[in-house]
Amino acid sequence: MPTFTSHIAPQELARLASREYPSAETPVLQAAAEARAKGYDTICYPLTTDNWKTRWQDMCLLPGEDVKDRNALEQRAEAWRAKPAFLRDEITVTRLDEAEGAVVLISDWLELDASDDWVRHDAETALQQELAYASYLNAHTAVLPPPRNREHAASYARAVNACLHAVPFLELSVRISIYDPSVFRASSTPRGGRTPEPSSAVTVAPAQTPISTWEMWDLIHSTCDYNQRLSLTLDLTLPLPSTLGVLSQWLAEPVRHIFLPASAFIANAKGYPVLPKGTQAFIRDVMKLQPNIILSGTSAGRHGKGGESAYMQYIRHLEKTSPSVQAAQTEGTVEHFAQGYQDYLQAPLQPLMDNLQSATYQTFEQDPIKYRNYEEAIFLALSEWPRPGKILLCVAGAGRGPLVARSLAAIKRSGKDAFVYAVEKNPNAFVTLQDRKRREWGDSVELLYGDMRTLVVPEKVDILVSELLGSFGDNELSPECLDGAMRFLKSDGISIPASYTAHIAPLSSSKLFNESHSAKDQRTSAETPYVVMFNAINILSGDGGGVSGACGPSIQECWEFEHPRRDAVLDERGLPFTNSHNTRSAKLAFHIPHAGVLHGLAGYFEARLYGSVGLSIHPNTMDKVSRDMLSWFPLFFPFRDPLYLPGDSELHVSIWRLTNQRQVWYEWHAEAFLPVPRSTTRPGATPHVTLIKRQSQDGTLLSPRPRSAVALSPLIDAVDMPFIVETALEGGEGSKGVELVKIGQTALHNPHGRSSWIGL
Ligand SMILES: C[S@@+](CC[C@H](N)C(=O)[O-])C[C@H]1O[C@@H](n2cnc3c(N)ncnc32)[C@H](O)[C@@H]1O
Repeated sequence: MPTFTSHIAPQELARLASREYPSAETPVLQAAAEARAKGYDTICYPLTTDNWKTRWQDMCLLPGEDVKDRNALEQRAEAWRAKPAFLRDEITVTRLDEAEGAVVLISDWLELDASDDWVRHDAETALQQELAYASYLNAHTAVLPPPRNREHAASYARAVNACLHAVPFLELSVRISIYDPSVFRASSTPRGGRTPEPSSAVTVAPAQTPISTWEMWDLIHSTCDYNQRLSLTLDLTLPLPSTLGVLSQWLAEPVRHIFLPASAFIANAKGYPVLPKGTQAFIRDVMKLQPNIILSGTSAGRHGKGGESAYMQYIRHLEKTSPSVQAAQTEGTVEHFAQGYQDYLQAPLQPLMDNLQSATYQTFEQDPIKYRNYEEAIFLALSEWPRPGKILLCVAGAGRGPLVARSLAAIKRSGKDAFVYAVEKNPNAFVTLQDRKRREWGDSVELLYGDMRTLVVPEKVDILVSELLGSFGDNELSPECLDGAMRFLKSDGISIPASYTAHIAPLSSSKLFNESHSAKDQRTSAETPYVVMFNAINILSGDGGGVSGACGPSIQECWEFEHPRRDAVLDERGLPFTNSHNTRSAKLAFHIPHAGVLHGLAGYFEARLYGSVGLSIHPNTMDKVSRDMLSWFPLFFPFRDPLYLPGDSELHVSIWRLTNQRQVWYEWHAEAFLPVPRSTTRPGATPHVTLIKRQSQDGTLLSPRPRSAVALSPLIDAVDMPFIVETALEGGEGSKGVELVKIGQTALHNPHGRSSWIGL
């Protein structure tokens, strides 16, 4: 739910100030009471009055030659610089209760990015003075004047960083327009001339794209080292362009407030205030960040119908029709299930090394889709079973038994003669299994206690059912466990799942970056993959494109595991000699259409259970394959340091699944390149990017790895396409005339192998 704040403009404060009040009242308290009566949560008001502006300008922007006593003014300014302080009538509030819960606006005429050194210097001194006063009154949030001059944005950022360290507790929120064509206005008033009002643009710079203001924000945010007390107030005074790809960048930022003046609204056919299409769409999207909406000028009666309350009602309507809010409010959706867990980092489960708690199993078991799809896959496998006679099934890693129950249901539906073995190594869950056998399953099931890799199973089975999958498919060691279980699968037996694939995409999220750096041991906390329900993130890659011609889709496949494995070399016990066959690697090229900051990789999986029945948390296929499945949130591979990626750049990601016989772990790394016309760079700068041609073997299974970028989902292929076509490129057509110049890289992550234990 967004909160609402009423902006009390200076004129309104002046009007209220001209009234007589009983001693316990003040204009600001009066404004707050009126706002609450109208349904607002709080108010926002300027901290200073025009008297302050006049004194500051007289002291600090020394007027021209005609100034009478220049020396006296210089001395006053120096006295102020030595001991910055307000006079009573230069500020709007004096009491703690006036600032309680309110958002205060710092003087918006302060130019922290002025071209003139002295103006910048004095603006920073004034800013520190205002923030110190806001902090004295215990204000929670101060909105900073907007950056206006790209050329001196670094000075603005430095000043803000200094304030964050000088003033404790206060949240500083940078007010910035998403779209402001005047942002490059020169602000070049030299010392000795008066700086123009921010609203009176002097010079308009060459055409700019809306991304420019995001770049200024990013500069400020990164200069302040992603300080958690630095947030954004997005100013939507100007209507937004409808290029949503660009606007999505803001959704990965700490947007706490949206400034929406009545002038941003237009009247609909009936005369009620509504927002233009682009702004509407953005407000719907940004609702997932639950921002505070600052409404301004709504009492002026600008729009014919609806009165003052119509603005708030309209925003509430946009909230209700926001896809993310609707999903969160609909029972049965992942978004509803995951409430409170958005952007929360969790360590992945290690069900092989650890014995899971009953409550953890219970959470899995709430998933209606996973078990439905498993039952369907088992039913199909039984129905299509080619041989007569009893069919033997084994549920390997049975937990508290939900897949055993689904196997029995599938057997009943298929009308086949079948028997189920259930294997489990968790001694506690094994008690629950015994209880269920006694009460529900009887002789149709035999329970076997132990590790599937070493356990003696009385006979070989036809169908091996397991669910040992993690958010990245193989990250809970399903390949290693199933290798061991192959000993008791007949040579023509089948595994459910038949295969699974791991997928990644580059992502930006200042929230996740902060979260992964907030742990005590920062070096290692940014080295570990986490399970996360993504919310405030932006996937940086676009589908295809890229000047070099080597880029794949926005989310790309890393590798696949198939079961049973036909290629593993086994010893006399039927076990692989080493775990080397379970190592994997991928080198993937992503096109980055718009500038952004890389903070990590999003990891997803798809699994083919049997035929075209599967499981998927891949954003492009999940709705088709297993909509509303709750069991897996995506994986997040963090990068220790953010990497800025310019628009139209390429990101080459390398990721490895490694093993040393006792452990399995991932390492990851990325390099950024910018395509430039070939003639302008030194010869031979193009990195060697090879996409290996890949074909479908039977229309559903994919070819063995390793390989590079893969375009399509095996599950969707199985439904939609007879085979997969992929172009092989090596300095091919697409790369003619350009070369990729390297512009940055990340460290190699997790080289010390923070890992899952195989533990045999
Ligand atoms: C993710 S849980 C799934 C449990 C259950 N099949 C379900 O779907 O709710 C995986 C289960 O496999 C068990 N498991 C993992 N590795 C195993 C192994 N090597 N041998 C036997 N059981 C194993 C774990 O103890 C756990 O109960």
